[in-house]
Order: sequence, then structure tokens, then C-alpha cells
Amino acid sequence: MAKPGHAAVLRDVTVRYKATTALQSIDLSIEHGEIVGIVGESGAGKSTMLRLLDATEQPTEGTVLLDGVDPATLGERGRRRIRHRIGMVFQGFNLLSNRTVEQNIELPLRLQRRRDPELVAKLIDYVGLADRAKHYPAQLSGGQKQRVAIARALITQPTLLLADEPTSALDERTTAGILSLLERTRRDFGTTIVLVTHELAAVKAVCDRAVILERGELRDIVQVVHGETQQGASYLDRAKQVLES
Ligand SMILES: Nc1ncnc2c1ncn2[C@@H]1O[C@H](COP(=O)(O)OP(=O)(O)OP(=O)(O)O)[C@@H](O)[C@H]1O
Repeated sequence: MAKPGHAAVLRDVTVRYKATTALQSIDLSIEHGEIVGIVGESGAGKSTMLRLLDATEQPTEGTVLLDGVDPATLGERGRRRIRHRIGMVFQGFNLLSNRTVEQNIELPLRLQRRRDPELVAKLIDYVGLADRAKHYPAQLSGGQKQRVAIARALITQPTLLLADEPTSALDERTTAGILSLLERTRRDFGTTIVLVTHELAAVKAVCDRAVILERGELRDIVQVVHGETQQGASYLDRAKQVLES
């Protein structure tokens, strides 16, 4: 079960890089166990928001709280402890090509000088790759590689999973499988999931709410209504229309 309270809170957060304002006065609270989509066109500030949420970046102004703790008040060790509770998956899977499925999955544990072969086996089974444990990434399909990446992200039993365009390199059917795995992860482990994507259909399929960013500003937070997607006018207008209908 997801615990009560907020997995992440952004309070009046601004991030500036010299002349560029990547995020401007953002207020956002993400509850434990929520699946939140972050959508917006290129340069809208999505990656910057992910870097705030994984404590690799601090805001220029405002406050970020992760599980009630402000990473800016911690030293590097404290921030690393926070990052141990956060899993990440990426568009390009980021697997080590010279390691097998099970070696890739156990890597985060090894980096923490831990071992748990039983949990590795359980997660391989959980993501549906029990017959692929000894395979190398080159022997897997895109969808299978993303399943390995998800199992690797889950091996440290994170409370927050950040997914950066996890289905953008996959076809429609494979995408559906990965999205349903993310949904199952939330249901079975109570994991909070933040899904950055330009694919509105993906947001529509699994997200509870969607944050629409436009040139660094939070244009809207939409309660997603699940159902058929439809075509519309501009991307941003369509985002609101598609997600709310
Ligand atoms: N390290 C940096 N130094 C300078 N400018 C940056 C830096 N990181 C991001 N920016 C700028 O901040 C803005 C937001 O960038 P960000 O990468 O967060 O957008 P995005 O929505 O993730 O875009 P994309 O979908 O193309 O990845 C852009 O104008 C970008 O050029």
C-alpha cells in the first residue's frame, strides 16, 4: 500500500541557467502511489524537473521536498541516500551490453555492496523474463530491454520511479506492455511513478494526473480521464483536450 503524504513537493520553484529560465515558479505536489505524467514540447523543462526530482539538481529559487526532505539541506552523502530510494528508466534503456540480464538487474545492489540473488530472480520473473536471465542485451527486443531496465530500477525497492520517455523507442503493442508493467508496479509495490513523455496516449493510458509544461511554466495540471484518445489542433491544446475528455 502507498503511504499517505507527498512523495515530492515543488514550492514556487524556479531553475535558471544564465540567460535561460528552464522552470518558472512551479508549484506541484505528487502524492505517494500516484502516476503523474509530465508533458510538454521540447525545451519545456521536463528533464530539468526530473533532475529536481532525483536530487541531482537544486532550484535557483523555491523549495523541493522529496519524501518530506529538502535535498538542498543535505550533504552529498544525504543526497545519495535519497537517490537510493529513487529508480530511473530511460528511453535508450541504458543497459550494460557486456552483462547478462541478471547481472544488469543486480548492478545497483552491487554498487551498494549488497547481494540478493533471490530478489533478482523474483524481479526477472516479475517482468516476464524468467527464460532470458542469462541472455545479453543484444539478444533482446526493445520491449524486453526496457523490462530489464525496469527490473534494475526496482531492485533497490524505490519509493519513486522516474521514467524518462520509457516507451518512445517502442512500437504500440510493446508500449502497451511496458505501460501495463508500470501500472502493475504501482499496484503491487505502491511505487510513485513520474512519467515524462511526449506520447499523450501513454499518459492517457496510465497516469492519474498530467502536468503540462510550456516554456518552463506550468500551464495546467489535468486530472486524466481514461478512455479513447482523439486528434485535435496544436499539441498543447490537444494535450488538455485529450487528457480531460
Ligand atoms: N545545463 C543547462 N545549461 C543551460 N541551459 C539548459 C541546461 N539544461 C537545460 N537548459 C535549457 O533549459 C530549458 C529546458 O530544458 P529541458 O531539457 O528541461 O527541456 P525538455 O522539456 O526536457 O526538452 P526535451 O524534450 O527536448 O528533452 C531549455 O531551454 C534548455 O536549453
